[in-house]
Amino acid sequence: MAGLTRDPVLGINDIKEKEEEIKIDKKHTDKVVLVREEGIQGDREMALPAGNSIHRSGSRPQLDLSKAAIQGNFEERNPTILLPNQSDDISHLALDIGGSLIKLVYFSRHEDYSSNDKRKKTVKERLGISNGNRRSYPILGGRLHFVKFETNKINECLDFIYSKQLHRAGLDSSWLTEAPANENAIIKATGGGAYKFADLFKERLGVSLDKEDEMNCLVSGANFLLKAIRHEAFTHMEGRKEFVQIDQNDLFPYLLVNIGSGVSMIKVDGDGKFQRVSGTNVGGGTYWGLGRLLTKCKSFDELLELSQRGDNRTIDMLVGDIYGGMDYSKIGLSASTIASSFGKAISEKKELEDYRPEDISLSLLRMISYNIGQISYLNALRFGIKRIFFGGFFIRGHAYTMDTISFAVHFWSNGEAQAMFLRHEGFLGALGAFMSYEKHGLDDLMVHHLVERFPMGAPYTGGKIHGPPLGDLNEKISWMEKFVQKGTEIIAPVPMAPPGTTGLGGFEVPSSKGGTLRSDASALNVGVLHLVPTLEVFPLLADPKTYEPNTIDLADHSELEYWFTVLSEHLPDLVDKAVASEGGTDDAKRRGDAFARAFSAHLARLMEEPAAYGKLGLANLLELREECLREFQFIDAYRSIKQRENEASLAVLPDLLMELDSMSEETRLLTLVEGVLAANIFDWGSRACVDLYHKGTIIEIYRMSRNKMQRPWRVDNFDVFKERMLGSGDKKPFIHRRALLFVDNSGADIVLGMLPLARELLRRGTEVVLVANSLPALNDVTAMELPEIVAEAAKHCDILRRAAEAGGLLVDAMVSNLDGSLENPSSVPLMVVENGCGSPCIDLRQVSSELAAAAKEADLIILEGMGRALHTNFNAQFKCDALKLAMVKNQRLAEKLIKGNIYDCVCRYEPAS
Ligand SMILES: Nc1ncnc2c1ncn2[C@@H]1O[C@H](COP(=O)(O)OP(=O)(O)O)[C@@H](O)[C@H]1O
Ligand SMILES: CC(C)(COP(=O)(O)O)[C@@H](O)C(=O)NCCC(=O)O
Ligand SMILES: [Mn+2]
Repeated sequence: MAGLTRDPVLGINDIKEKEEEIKIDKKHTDKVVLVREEGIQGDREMALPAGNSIHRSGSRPQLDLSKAAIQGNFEERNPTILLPNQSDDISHLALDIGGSLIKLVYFSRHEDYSSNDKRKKTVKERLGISNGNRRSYPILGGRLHFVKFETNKINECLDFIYSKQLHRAGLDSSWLTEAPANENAIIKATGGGAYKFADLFKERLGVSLDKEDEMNCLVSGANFLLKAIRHEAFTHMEGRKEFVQIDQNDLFPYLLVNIGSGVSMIKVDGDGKFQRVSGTNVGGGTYWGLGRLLTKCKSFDELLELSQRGDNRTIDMLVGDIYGGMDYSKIGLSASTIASSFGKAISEKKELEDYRPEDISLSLLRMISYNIGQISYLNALRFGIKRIFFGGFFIRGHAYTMDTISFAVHFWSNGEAQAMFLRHEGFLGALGAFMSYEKHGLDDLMVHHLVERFPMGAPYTGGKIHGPPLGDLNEKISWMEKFVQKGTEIIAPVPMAPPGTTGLGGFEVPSSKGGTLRSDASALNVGVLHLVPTLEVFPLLADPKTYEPNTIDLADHSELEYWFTVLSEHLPDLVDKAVASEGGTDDAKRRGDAFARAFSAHLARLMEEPAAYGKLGLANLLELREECLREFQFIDAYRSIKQRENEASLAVLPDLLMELDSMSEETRLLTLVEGVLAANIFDWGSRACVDLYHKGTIIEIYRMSRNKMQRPWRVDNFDVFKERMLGSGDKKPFIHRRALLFVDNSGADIVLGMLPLARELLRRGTEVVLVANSLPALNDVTAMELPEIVAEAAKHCDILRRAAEAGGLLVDAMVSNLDGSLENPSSVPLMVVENGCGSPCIDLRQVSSELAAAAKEADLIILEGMGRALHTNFNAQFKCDALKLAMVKNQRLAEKLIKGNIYDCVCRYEPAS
């Protein structure tokens, strides 16, 4: 620490600027190596730069390959591992070729980035993570994409398959390259078109279609979705969408009503146990076919859009029309009830041209939806079934259609039966066909293995707006520039539509049906499903079933508006940082612009329909922002800021440690907790804090923050924590076996806050595991960055050095102590594990396997920061002792959560529950 005088770090008033004048906001020009992300449709990825072991798949990282199957002896020390992505017999495409639409489900694999990361290897050894599961074949790691085309535009579909080389499925990873077409390639297909177009597929793509039973596929697709996707099913009544948590153990029986061109009603009793109990020929094809004839519409969407401006009373015969404006109350029919769909057309001397196409479309839509709702109910009644799931593309995520069906089911069953809809409504058959491939292992996937992402432009649907498939980022950016306006006025792929596209439902006249219909792509509301078999549920959650990560409920509209404004306002600054992190080149600026368009488009879309991407919490929004940055290849927007802050903080760490060491144990514990809270002020995601950073150096702000620390904090359980740690009276001090420290920000936060606390625990004989992000998010420290920070800190501290050595963090272990004596290896270890996230928040239902393994021995967890301890997990209950530490850096959150003010602190201690 050349040039440093021994000034205390804590509570100093006369600050000497020993550490260079490092202003935090200094611009920088560091170049970061780019990692190619998934293009809009592009699945190809470039290899990571050497030494970077974390797979950046544009999603949660493919953390490691630990679920690869071991070939041969499980007990062997270095067994041969069959990598999930190396199987040759994995197929990638399945089709459902229906009367109206072709549905594709295809799978793209992750490249194999086997880990050479020493930290990972050591941590695995230390934590005893085995390298295999006992399956005969591995679960796939990769992504599932959902795409549809109109059947009468089958050539577009064939072009799409060809352009993405999906017909070469079944080959090894060379399927992305120019490998010769596989003459024997077989693609699973269901739906009538699997027969009708078999020759065409053979001729054009050289592939054979392997036909799968349609009902079988529908059922296995539905069962998979209902079991594996958390927010798949929802109710839709009077414009309100509500996700339903399906209990896997209480799923059957249910009635599956698939409304495609025609309608199938299937009683489902289990996996592969079903019976087609009914159906009707009056379905989606009827609406579209009859509607086209009667209105001259050119597309299904146009027809549906017309219905939104329609008034069916001009064409339907109502009870009131028959009863002279009166209700027929004796049998429960109001005057506005439809007595006879299209009934008015018989009594008047009008021709087709005399009716508004809008009214015809609405009348037809209601006729068909009610009819299906009613027949469904009757079949549910027949078999005593309470739950009816509706699928098929007739529904098209259309609020009014869903309301109408729900109303019919509710009305006829007197509220006994419930209509539910599926987000992947039209893809059941295609997904089922995909499932019918052997050895994909997909049916073994669980909710926690799946992460859904919404990259811009996904899914590809063909057609006018979207153009040809976008192969690379450049094409994607051009497309964004062309179609997605900046700001909130977005025309594609998430066009704005006035809210309230639904009406009263039921037999009443809809009050408001809105204007424009959302474009096809966005209305699908399905993203890309990332299959990450290595994710696990955090084992220390007291009750994973009731665990809800989000603290802030964005179903509250004012809350939603507030956070949307915060994120929108933060956007220009974030773009500046992101562009600077990539050297400020023209390319970076262009990507920055595209990112801003994309993220604004997401915000606008969600503002209008918060549940569009599934249940929405603040954590999802913050994660979406990070994902969106990665989509435009901004790998680490705060990279140089983090470096600067780390350096400045490391420079004063020795002084801080000396001061701490001169304190009594009790004072030290308090000072350490206080230090964590004070240093948590370094948060580049908080507008208030960023404003503050312009006012001083890191150390000045740190000292100011420390000086302001005053107990009691707004939430202050420190005394209970202290008693647990140090004992009191006849209570003995409790020495935890292993502590998991969920760390937050880089710089002072980790170096002057969490590391000294870790050191204290180590000193007491508690093993410490630092749990950090797998991918960058804001200025959060990542697991990959931590070993270097620890190594720097360890240069000045014996406790940290020995513990880091014991934990395998110091790769080139020092041979002697600071004082020159021989190494004393008897320290408890300090380890680092990645958490499986690339977000400022953490959903503990989906964490890395190494974190899950580390948790098994842990009896204390410390969650730090607003994202991890307040926005998420504030109310989480754990099986072990838990300490939640954060400074609240947002006024509204402070008021709402702790009835306090900005910069108030939370020290919430909860003993094992
Ligand atoms: N873009 C579209 N083009 C044609 N039909 C559509 C479109 N979007 C939704 N639909 C509706 O979806 C129905 C087809 O649903 P789907 O589940 O794909 O059945 P199928 O397998 O019989 O084609 C059509 O009959 C129509 O009512
Ligand atoms: C993104 C964050 C959760 C990160 O906070 P941290 O976890 O680092 O304490 C936080 O900065 C935040 O909620 N920011 C948005 C609100 C604001 O600008 O005040
Ligand atoms: Mn943070």
